Parts: sequence; structure tokens; C-alpha cells
Amino acid sequence: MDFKSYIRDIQDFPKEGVVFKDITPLLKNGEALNQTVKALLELLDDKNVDKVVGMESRGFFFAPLLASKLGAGFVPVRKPGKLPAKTLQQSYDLEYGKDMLEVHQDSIKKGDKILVHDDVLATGGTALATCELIKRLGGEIVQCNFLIELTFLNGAEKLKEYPIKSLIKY
Ligand SMILES: O=P(O)(O)OC[C@H]1O[C@H](OP(=O)(O)OP(=O)(O)O)[C@H](O)[C@@H]1O
Ligand SMILES: Nc1ncnc2[nH]cnc12
Repeated sequence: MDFKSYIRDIQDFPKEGVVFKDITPLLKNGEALNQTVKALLELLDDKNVDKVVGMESRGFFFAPLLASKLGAGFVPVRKPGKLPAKTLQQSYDLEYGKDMLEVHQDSIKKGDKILVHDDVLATGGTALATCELIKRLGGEIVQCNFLIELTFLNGAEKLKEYPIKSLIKY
């Protein structure tokens, strides 16, 4: 499937100078959605996974779908103040700002095999902060997989200690 044909560029969103990759055309098409889930699972090469970690908010589109197909659990990594129980926190840089991520302290057990999923790998700040949270909880990252990698922002370099795969590269 030509996945790129379901992704549109929005100029100057959310800030001037950013070309935003909008995946809502892909999400609203049933066949494209189904093929995307299959293709993201194929990136995994049958690796065992206990939990899929997805990052708020666009990581939540696919991470629970992947978890369900894998028979794994889903763990949300969220922006500050959204998770109700005890959390670990990690700050990170964005292509267009700075923020903090949190995960519940009891969401991952030592030795859990973790698939990290997000829709976009840009500078890698979000994914690196997520991987650090998972490591602090004792999780073992088997793969970080992304729907889209913006290669010109060098996120892969920031994540070089982790196995990463992306379905679509720009
Ligand atoms: O590699 P990075 O430079 O860290 O950028 C990638 C992150 O940016 C976007 O999320 P955003 O923070 O815009 O939030 P949203 O998912 O709530 O739209 C995207 O969904 C990734 O999580
Ligand atoms: N250019 C971009 N398009 C969509 N999501 C993003 N997250 C970070 N940079 C992005």
C-alpha cells in the first residue's frame, strides 16, 4: 500500500516553519488503517512483547491496536498531571517546544519486554524520554516503532542505543 498517499502536509502548523504530517486521512480510511496496523506489526519480526507503550496523544491511535493484536498490555505515557496514581517524570525537547512526560510507577515490571510506539519520530526527544522512563522501571525495550520518521531531524541518532524501525520515511 502507498501509505504516503494517505498523509498530508500542513504548512506552518502548529507554528510557523513547521510542516506538519497529518495522518487523519489514513486514520479515517478503514483499509488504510487495517494495512497500517499489519505493516507496523511486521516491523516487529515476531519479537515477544509483554507491553506496548504509547505516547500521548497521537501514540494512542495505534499503540492499543498493536497491543491487542499482540495479546500484550497497553501502557500510556502522558503529559504532566493526567495520570492519577504515582508517576515517574522525565522532561524532553520537541521540534516545537519543551514538555514533560509521565508514566505510572506500577505500569511496567522489571524484565517486561516493551514495544514503544509513536506516530512520528522527529527530533527524538519524546521517544528518548519515554525509553528513559521505561529503563528506570526496569523494562527491556525490544523495539521503538514509528509510523513516520522525519529523517532530516536526526531522531534516530538520539535513539542509537535502542532498536528502532519506521514504516514511512521522509
Ligand atoms: O521526536 P520529537 O521531536 O519528540 O517529536 C515527536 C512527537 O511530537 C508529536 O507529539 P506532540 O508533542 O506534538 O503531541 P500530540 O501527540 O499530543 O499532538 C508526535 O506525536 C510525537 O509524540
Ligand atoms: N512535523 C511534524 N508533523 C507531525 N508530527 C510531528 N511531531 C513533531 N514534528 C512533527
